[in-house]
Amino acid sequence: MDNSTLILICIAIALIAIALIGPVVRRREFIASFRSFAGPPSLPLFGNALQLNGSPSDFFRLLLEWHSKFGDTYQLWIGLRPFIAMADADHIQQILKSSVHIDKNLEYNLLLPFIGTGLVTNSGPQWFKRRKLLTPTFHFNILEDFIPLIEKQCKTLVKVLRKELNNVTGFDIKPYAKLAALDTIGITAMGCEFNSQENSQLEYVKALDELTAIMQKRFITPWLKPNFLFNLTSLSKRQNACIDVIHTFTKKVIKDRKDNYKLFNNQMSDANKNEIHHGKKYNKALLDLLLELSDDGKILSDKDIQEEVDTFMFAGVDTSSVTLSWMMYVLGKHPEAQDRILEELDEKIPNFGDGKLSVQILHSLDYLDRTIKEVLRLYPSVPFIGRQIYEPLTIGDHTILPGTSIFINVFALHRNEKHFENPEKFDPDRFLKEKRNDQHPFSFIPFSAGPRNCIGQKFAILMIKIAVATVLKSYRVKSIDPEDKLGLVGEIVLNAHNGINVTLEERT
Ligand code: HEM
Repeated sequence: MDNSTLILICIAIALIAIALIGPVVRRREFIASFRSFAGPPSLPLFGNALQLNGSPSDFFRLLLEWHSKFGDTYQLWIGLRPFIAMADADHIQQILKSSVHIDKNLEYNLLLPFIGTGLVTNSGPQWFKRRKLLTPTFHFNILEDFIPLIEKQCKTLVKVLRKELNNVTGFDIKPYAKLAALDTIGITAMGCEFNSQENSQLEYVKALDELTAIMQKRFITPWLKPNFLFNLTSLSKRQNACIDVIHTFTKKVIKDRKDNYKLFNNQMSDANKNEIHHGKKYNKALLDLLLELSDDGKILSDKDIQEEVDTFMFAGVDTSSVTLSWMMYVLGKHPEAQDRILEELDEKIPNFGDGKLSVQILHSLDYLDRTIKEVLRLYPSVPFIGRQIYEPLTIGDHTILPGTSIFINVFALHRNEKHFENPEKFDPDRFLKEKRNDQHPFSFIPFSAGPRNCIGQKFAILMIKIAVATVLKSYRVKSIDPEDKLGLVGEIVLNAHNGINVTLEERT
């Protein structure tokens, strides 16, 4: 071997060594910085996955226990993926307020086959543009028109609940709340009357129900998360079949709505546009507003619109329905709060139910408002919020490096003694205006906070107010189980494995 060959071989070996050493050094730096946070002991390759592999309720409990043991901010590994769990308002503020750390973590990729790049899953400049475009669609003036539609669905809820009046052992309120939310968001977002509360056989409704159940299961089952494993299961085939039904339906609704809306616009003079159409008021759905914004496909394509409509259904139905269910659970434990809500209704809206509700009048229901907040504090419908870190971030003495997933434990934050005195106690007066000023602005985040907060929050609060008031006017609610018997599960929404069981009594 001559000298030049030897030199070439040495250079090649040096380059390979440098190429290998770089990532190893970086990985060591990453692990050293990551381990500066306390956390449960973990195994190579598995991390903490085996400890978390119990039942979904055990998983939820263990994450909370680790907060008590390792502090408000701790580290854990799920397989090779590093997570920082957070329940401290200062640290959470640094994430949620930032305009840099706005990207969702990899768990949200599970939603992509269903909602594509709708607002929940979108990222970067495209998300920013879309968010700016869509924000006005949730303006109060638009929500005002939704009120009669919401009232109608709430009256149906009262009607279908009637059959449970003699059920003295109790029944799970969640399925009822789910269909009520589905019908309400169906009519307001898509302009579709599903009537699922009275006839739950519609293919779309069944597909949406099954799909959300599959996604919830995948969310809490670590081995179902990688696509290559999930695709081997029968769940994957079911998921594809459900998505097919949902997308076919949404596409058809968009097409019909587009045709109808064009026809309507051509037929009506400007002055009459919001008035009578074939004997009925043409209620604009969120979909119509998206069609208006689309400028015939120049700004939003049909696919963009479909993704956003699917996103509204995904983001709105389960969240609103579990919120209503948790409201009933908590009120069922606190008859005095039910009485106070009714007194407030009698005082502020003596003719409740006569079709004269308005955003302003609903806004004046202070006690109901505080009760909703307190229920969302105790049982946040979205118990976890995730972010992926792509830029280094300094938190106290620690640096969080790119590649880390942030896991905001909203449930633990809302019950953190540092932020709420006597946190397990139900006390709507914590949210009195004069007390709110003493609270940390990021200690109560049921709708998240900062630039990626919930775009539908005003709409959701409106729906919950009308639903709770309508149900309480007819029925007295009692809940059956203490919290430790519920089997709390942190799926995409906060669920109760054993049901949210209540009884109803007619109010005389
Ligand atoms: C009580 C009911 C609701 C709760 C508790 C809730 C909660 C949340 C939370 C916590 C987020 C942030 C999620 C994250 O960053 O991972 C979010 C985002 C979102 N929500 Fe809601 N939500 C509710 C109802 C609704 C409704 C009714 C709609 C629409 C019809 C809606 C549409 C959205 C959308 C589109 C986003 C994504 C916003 C963005 O990233 O720009 N939500 N919601």
